[in-house]
Amino acid sequence: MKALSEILLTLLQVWRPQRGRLLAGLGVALGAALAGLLLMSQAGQRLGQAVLATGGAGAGYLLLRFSGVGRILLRYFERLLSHDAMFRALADLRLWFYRRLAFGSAAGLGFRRSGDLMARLVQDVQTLDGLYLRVTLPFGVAYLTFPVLVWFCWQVSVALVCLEAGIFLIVAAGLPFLAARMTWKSEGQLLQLMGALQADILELTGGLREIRIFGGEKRFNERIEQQQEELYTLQACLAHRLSLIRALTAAFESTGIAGVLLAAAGLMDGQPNGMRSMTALFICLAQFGSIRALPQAGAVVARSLQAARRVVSAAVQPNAVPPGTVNTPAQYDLHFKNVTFGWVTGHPVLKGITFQLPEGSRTALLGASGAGKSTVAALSLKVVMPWQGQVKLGDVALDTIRDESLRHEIGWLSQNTHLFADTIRNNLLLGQQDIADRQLWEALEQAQLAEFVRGLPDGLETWIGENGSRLSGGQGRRLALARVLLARARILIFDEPTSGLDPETARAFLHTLNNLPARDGLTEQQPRTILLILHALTGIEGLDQVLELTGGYLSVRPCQNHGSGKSIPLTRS
Ligand SMILES: Nc1ncnc2c1ncn2[C@@H]1O[C@H](COP(=O)(O)OP(=O)(O)OP(=O)(O)O)[C@@H](O)[C@H]1O
Repeated sequence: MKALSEILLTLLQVWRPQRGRLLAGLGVALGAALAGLLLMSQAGQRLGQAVLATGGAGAGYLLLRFSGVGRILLRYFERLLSHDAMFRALADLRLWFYRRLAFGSAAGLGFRRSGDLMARLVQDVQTLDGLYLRVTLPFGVAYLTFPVLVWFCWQVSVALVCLEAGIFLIVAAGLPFLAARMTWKSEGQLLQLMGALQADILELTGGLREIRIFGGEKRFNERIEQQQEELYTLQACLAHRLSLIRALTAAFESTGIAGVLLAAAGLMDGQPNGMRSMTALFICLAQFGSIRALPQAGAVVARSLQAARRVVSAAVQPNAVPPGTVNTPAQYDLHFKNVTFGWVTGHPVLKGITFQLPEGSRTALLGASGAGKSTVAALSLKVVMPWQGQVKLGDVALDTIRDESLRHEIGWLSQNTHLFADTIRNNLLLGQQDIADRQLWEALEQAQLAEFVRGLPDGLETWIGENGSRLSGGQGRRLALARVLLARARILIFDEPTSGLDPETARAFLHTLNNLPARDGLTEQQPRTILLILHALTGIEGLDQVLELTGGYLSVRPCQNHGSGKSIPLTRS
């Protein structure tokens, strides 16, 4: 578990680009608070003059009007600036979190549920706005204006300074600390429970058909009801604790006001002292009004820090792959040299395997289910790093290559490619803007889907439904293939490309893969290297070599060369 200081430092780093705006928000909030105090001091003086029947100066009234209007305007700008700064900071945090997930270690992700990740991305990130809006701003303003309270009380008596400063410290430091301590554990449990509940509800809706068929509705409902029950119990416990804090706050606030009233009562007979004590009374009223919410902000501190811990711990994986600094080399043979790797400590999936995918070659990787074929793909894509040995592209170690550069070089069609509830065009582009229609059609042509898309009334703008539900299995796969081809990678990895397809569609899809042009038609790049991860060789043509994984070991079988015209060195590991 990460230390709190580390978590806060990470947040500060992510929010660095917004620091100007965040500080401006604090500055304006301070200005608004000072205008409020000025207004109250003027009001106190006017009232004192009225009570003591002394005349008021015209300039004083001007100040009163000026501070009244100024306070309203500054309040408005404070809200505008601080909320704008916070929304921007949260957007930065979401982007950072999303990037970390997208490029992060699959090992870490494999152990997290998507519903829980969504809760972290949406609800926990949102909770963090409290750290600035409900903690930093009110505490910052309270402490920065504390000297004003001391100064006005000082005008009355030292005893009043001691009393009011003491109460200020209790309300603005002691009680918030107590509230944070009292709610720390429960707030953490609450966020965890809400994440788990969200994950279960997502699973329930996603797997409703299976749950119905297997008669699991009752069990699932009971589980969710139990979680809800726990949630309500926790919320009730938190509410009780916060009520206690609220009661204590009210008691101390009343004591503070009673103290200043008593002091004022004793001094009312003398004119200068009467004026000063009346002003101090108004300042104390204003100051206590603005620090009243601080004890509860202690609970916000607990909630925000627990949320920050959940966000940062999911985004920063302990075994994260280094981002790398160099670009991919011109020469792009892919080498595995004595590579050992496993997903769980002490259980290697691959045991010192060695092989090479020469530029432009076509290779099939075979093995029983669970043999580690997709693990080879994960290592080639630098999603995870080997425990031992090395993976190299040309003569450059994969861990030193920049992620972005590597992703341009190696394309991957996974077993369960996700299609987005969007148009064909947007599924192909995935957010990239600088791709011309000509290139989209070229990729669709290669994936043998162009004719189908041309026949659709909306063409590239056709909406394909959630996870491509409006397409057939084969069409969905072809669309995913077109997306991979569009990336113009020089190495393509197809992981079980026909999984989930009926035999005829599978055959047609393999035919497409067999006839994939050896070079990218548009850029005339160097020839493509292809790695096909399969259970059997049926329907595959033009292979240069076949690799087979058994029990974590690899055997390499060169084939009759139909592809690149290069010789394949024989290796065994
Ligand atoms: N992200 C992950 N987290 C934890 N364990 C994993 C992860 N991915 C794979 N494994 C484990 O590693 C082993 C090899 O899995 P892998 O997916 O590489 O096998 P495979 O040969 O591709 O299997 P299949 O043909 O069924 O897809 C399995 O025991 C699997 O449970």
